[in-house]
Amino acid sequence: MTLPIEVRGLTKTFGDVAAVTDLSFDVAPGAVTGFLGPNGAGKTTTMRMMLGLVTPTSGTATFGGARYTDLRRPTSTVGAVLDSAGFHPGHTALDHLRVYARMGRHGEARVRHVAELTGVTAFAGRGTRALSTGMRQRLNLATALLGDPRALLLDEPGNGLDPEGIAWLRRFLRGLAAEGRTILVSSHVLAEIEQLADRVVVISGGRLAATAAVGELSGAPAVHVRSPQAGPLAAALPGARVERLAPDALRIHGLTLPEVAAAAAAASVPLHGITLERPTLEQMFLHLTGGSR
Ligand SMILES: Nc1ncnc2c1ncn2[C@@H]1O[C@H](COP(=O)(O)OP(=O)(O)OP(=O)(O)O)[C@@H](O)[C@H]1O
Repeated sequence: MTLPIEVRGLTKTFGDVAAVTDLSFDVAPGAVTGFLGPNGAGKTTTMRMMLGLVTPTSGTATFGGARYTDLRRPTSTVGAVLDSAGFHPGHTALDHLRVYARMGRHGEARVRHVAELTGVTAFAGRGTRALSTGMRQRLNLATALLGDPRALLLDEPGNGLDPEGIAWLRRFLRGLAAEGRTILVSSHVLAEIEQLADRVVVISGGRLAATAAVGELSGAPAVHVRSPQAGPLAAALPGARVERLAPDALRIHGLTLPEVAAAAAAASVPLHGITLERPTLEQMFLHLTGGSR
């Protein structure tokens, strides 16, 4: 059975800090949903509220209609990784898994299985102090999977992973989603979410900024041009939005690179450089929110 997640009006204030304000979104089964926002946007607080670790000031989060704290077998329903600080220094990776398995009443066969699935087997006997960031992330994932949960909440699982690690995580999470699981993955890195997720929930300042398919995220890239005749070039680009970055540098929105190159050639303007520029997280926010923030 699939397990949709519904977040409705979640709000948390710590004293006079509004960490999360009236946040509502859905996480659908069978897909990887990214939860994207800059540092301090409220991602961790939201996930902690979803798991009943922080009491919301108001609002609810439900898994298949039930709050986490009302689930009969929570670890078999929702697997979560919220931070990677909790490794006992005297434990091996396998010890760590076994401790969590005992708490959730999962047997040794399950420990071996999740260790195999996540690649933890390769370093099962190594002390947790000697694990690389990538190994810790795998061990966290293995721990979250112990109860064979239908939903996964992962806070920054790509943090500190190299490109190969991200590629592995992408395949792994997509495989879990293809089995019908509901997966929410937070990150403050746009490029990471673009790789890992199908859909994305974007928050900023504790509020929902947008929900979108990953393909809709960044908007079209801009064209960055260097030319000793930047002024005449700008004048030769009707319909485009042109930012003058320096006397000899322009950022052009609304045209493709070949269109800019053709316009420069037609106006006999020499180009010293022309590149496509991917939008930054900030520019993406502007794009998604129509410039309203
Ligand atoms: N226990 C707390 N007491 C006071 N303020 C808090 C507490 N927890 C979080 N905050 C504040 O709430 C806001 C949101 O923090 P949160 O950790 O949820 O953001 P985040 O999006 O997860 O950021 P990061 O990517 O840096 O982990 C921040 O301003 C933070 O300082």
